[in-house]
Amino acid sequence: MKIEDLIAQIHQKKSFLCVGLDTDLDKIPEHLLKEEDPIFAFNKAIIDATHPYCVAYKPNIAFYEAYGLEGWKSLERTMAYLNANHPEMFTIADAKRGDIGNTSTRYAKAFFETMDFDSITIAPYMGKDSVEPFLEFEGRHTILLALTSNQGAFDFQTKNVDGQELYKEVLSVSKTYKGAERLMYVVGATKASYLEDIREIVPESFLLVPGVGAQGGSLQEVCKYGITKDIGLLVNSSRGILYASTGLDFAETAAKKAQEIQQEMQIELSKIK
Ligand SMILES: O=C(O)c1cc(=O)[nH]c(=O)n1[C@@H]1O[C@H](COP(=O)(O)O)[C@@H](O)[C@H]1O
Repeated sequence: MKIEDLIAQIHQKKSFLCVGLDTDLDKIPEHLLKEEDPIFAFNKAIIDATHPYCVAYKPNIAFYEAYGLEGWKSLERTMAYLNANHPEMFTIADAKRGDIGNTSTRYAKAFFETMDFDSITIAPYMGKDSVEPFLEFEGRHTILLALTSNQGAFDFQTKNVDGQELYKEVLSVSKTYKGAERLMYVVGATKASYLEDIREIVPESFLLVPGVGAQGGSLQEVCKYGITKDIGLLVNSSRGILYASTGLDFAETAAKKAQEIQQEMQIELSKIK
């Protein structure tokens, strides 16, 4: 998908919400466990209910891999359903991959070609030749971990390297990679105040911002420091939407939660000059 199409969809829906499909059999409503594919049944109901309020879906691959072959089948069904019924949705494989070039190419094929995702999350630790194979794919996007939402982000990402913090080094060095126009970055919502500095280095890049909802990040703070004239943000919530109710009304309640966030986003969008 082209970035312009994502921006157009954001304007149309007045939303830059990404719904994280972190589907956990221990948390989904009990009545769905009788279904042949409970994970897909849950995802389909969530997608059917929330799609008017969001522009992206982000299945976290761990939640599918955890169930072996059956989990992969659920992921494939979810992607087939999304691409057939909601081709306008920006899809993110939250896989956090990255390896030597030869192996990265295989990961890229798996997620961009076989699974037909628009984008994938990548760990930058192995450097240029581990990231560039993903950037070769036209119309696909590579989302590099810059400053993550968890406490462990302070172990390495904020340490000084060559006179600047490592996450800033990731941002500035990756901008020189071949195909860098297809890069986006992950910045945790719990680190909103850092966005001011981040925008100095990547003023226009789209940022995937997880960590509102269950992890306590603030949408308003994220927008205050991170929003651009072309929005430049995809804000993710997973558990806060998916498990807002675990009863028969789970999908309806998820839609209400997604709509609440969309309405807050609409206010933020109206402030862009
Ligand atoms: O890459 C991610 O999406 C990600 C990066 C990060 O720094 N923090 C983070 O929480 N995530 C993912 O975003 C989702 C957050 O889920 P909730 O906390 O339930 O909204 C999970 O799938 C995480 O794996």
